[in-house]
Amino acid sequence: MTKTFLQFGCGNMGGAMLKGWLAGGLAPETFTVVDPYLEAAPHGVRLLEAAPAGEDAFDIVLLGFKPQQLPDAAQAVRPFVGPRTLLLSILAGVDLATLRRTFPEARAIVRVMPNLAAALGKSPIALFGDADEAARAETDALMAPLGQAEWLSGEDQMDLVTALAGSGPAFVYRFIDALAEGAAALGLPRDQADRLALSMVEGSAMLAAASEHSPGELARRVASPGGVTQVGIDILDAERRLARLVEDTLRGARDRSAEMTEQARARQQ
Ligand SMILES: NC(=O)C1=CN([C@@H]2O[C@H](COP(=O)(O)OP(=O)(O)OC[C@H]3O[C@@H](n4cnc5c(N)ncnc54)[C@H](O)[C@@H]3O)[C@@H](O)[C@H]2O)C=CC1
Ligand SMILES: O=C(O)[C@@H]1CCC=N1
Repeated sequence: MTKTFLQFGCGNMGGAMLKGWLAGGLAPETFTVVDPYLEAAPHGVRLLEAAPAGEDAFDIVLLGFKPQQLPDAAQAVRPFVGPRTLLLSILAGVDLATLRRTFPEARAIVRVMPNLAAALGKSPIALFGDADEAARAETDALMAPLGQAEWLSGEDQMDLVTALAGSGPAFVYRFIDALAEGAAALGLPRDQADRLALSMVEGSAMLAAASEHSPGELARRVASPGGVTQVGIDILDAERRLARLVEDTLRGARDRSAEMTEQARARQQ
């Protein structure tokens, strides 16, 4: 039987997931999107400004708005979450206990932490929830068109995974930008530096994904002893500069996620 799918909030992240699902062959007619500010939805998807009146619970409900919008949105979402509903939440920094308190009727609740590459089926997807085996299998099947899903062994890992998998693309984009900016500062035309930096990162990531070797080993293979690359690597590694910068970046983002979790808990009391 075809599952009915109700998505509250279809901005950057929710939109990327919807795109991934449709590209993966899910039928657009099974999706209803509720988003008061979205002007158009993909062809065949039902778009509503407000929750549909007089309709019953859906099979799958996705929370795709901002975490701070949960208290206001909860009332509109609740009628569609019943004992047959698998509730998926992409809200960063809203924990399972808060979601369960807000939606006690749900059959299962799963926190999903994807990134924007879900639109291309290339997102890492961290999962954590109170799903039984059947709901886990259903979630796995739903995530398959979006990328590589992994269940976390504890919810305490979700803040860090939000920083790594969810925020990660922003950090990589900043690195690409910094490569181009550096090359431009050293003499390349900026537009050419942008193109070269981006295609270099795209090819490197694809190669690493296809390789049997770790990224660390691949770096070693690029660097000829006494050659060009090693000088650059030594600068990145001096006093663990790159490692410390990245660790600090992840720690800061992780801690903000933990802080948001506390705030969301307090709001839902
Ligand atoms: N942007 C990203 O890369 C990622 C975002 N997330 C999470 O995804 C969620 C959405 O983030 P973005 O897509 O970046 O934000 P966004 O601002 O692009 O999208 C939010 C959407 O929710 C809609 N909305 C607002 N109030 C609503 C309501 N009451 N009912 C239904 N829809 C409503 C807005 O019109 C908007 O289209 C957040 O909870 C965020 O933590 C998670 C992983 C990555
Ligand atoms: O910045 C944020 O809060 C969300 C969570 C991960 C990516 N965007």
